[in-house]
Amino acid sequence: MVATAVMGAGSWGTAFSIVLADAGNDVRLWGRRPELCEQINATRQNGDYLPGIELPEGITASHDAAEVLAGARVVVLAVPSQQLRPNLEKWAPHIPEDAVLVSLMKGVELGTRQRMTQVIAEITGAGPERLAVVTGPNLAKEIARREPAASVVACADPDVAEFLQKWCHTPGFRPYTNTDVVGSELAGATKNVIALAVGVCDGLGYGDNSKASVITRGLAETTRLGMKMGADPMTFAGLAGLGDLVATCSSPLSRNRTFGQKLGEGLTVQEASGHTRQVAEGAKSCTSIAELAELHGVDMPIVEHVRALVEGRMGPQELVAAMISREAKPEVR
Ligand SMILES: NC(=O)C1=CN([C@@H]2O[C@H](COP(=O)(O)OP(=O)(O)OC[C@H]3O[C@@H](n4cnc5c(N)ncnc54)[C@H](O)[C@@H]3O)[C@@H](O)[C@H]2O)C=CC1
Ligand SMILES: O=C(CO)COP(=O)(O)O
Repeated sequence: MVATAVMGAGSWGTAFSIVLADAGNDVRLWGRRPELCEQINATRQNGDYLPGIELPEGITASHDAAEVLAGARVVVLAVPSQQLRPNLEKWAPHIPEDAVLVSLMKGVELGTRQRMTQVIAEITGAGPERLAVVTGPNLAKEIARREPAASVVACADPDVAEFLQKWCHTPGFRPYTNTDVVGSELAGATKNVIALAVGVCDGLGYGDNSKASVITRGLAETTRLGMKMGADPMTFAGLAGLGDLVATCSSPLSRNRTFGQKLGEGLTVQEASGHTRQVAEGAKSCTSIAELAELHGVDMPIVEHVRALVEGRMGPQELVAAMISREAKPEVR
């Protein structure tokens, strides 16, 4: 049993808490709103994010970050990527100095263009042996229903990765270790942008050929960026890359795919955002990932065009026309 703090009681923080409790850990879940924490403790339900799912007794919710973090051996971070920095700055003084810090987030910070573990390292001073990522085809509702799924636990230190693998392995959740933190994080963040592009295809009424083309070329450009940034290209062929792309791009549960669908149907970004209270990370990370691509001299046409769409510089039809009419080139280079 590992004393674990999960910081963020949204869909994924709550669903992953179920995994952790099922694996036998003592889980303390931090929620931003006291009334939601009270509801979780009193009814064993998170009605705002996972209605109808009964939460195991091993999870206790609290709005008091210091209380949640006290004595934690593992701290899981599960707020929207753009909200990590201001929150972590408040939490950092309460984090035990040897705790392992696990990011569940799939985004790249606007402005700094930092991956989430880079933000965590900068604020907490944690070294690579204390920084980890859990990422893969893990739609929160399906995980919360304990439908079987696999995932990646990435940490530069293989012993820590193995410790975390045991920490979250359950009869329904099968984690694989990886030491490629850069690739695992880039794969998760970029797939949200690619899923948004696939949603645009859905919104325009296109079928499976269009979507398969976007998924495959999306994986190609993600891999190109990853290799320039020091990632292992094989990570992108695994659960964090291809696995998550397949799940997210084909699921009606994906917020990013749905957001793209709304844009494809002709809604503005404001209108599409109004349809959900939940985070669609790709709508923000498209900008930071496009900037990373530019910095590293990597061509990422799908990310670049999604950015143009989200920033209102292009409509969905124009996006498709611009993508298809790009200069023809070999598939592999
Ligand atoms: N939902 C899913 O299926 C999965 C989500 N993720 C990633 O997990 C991260 C969190 O996503 P979800 O839990 O799904 O999002 P969500 O939208 O369901 O919940 C976000 C949580 O963060 C809180 N929050 C929002 N703004 C905040 C702020 N300014 N300060 C503090 N807390 C704030 C909300 O109250 C809520 O508890 C994202 O990076 C997402 O990409 C990763 C895998 C699966
Ligand atoms: O990352 C996810 C599944 O692995 C969830 O995707 P969405 O954020 O698009 O819902």
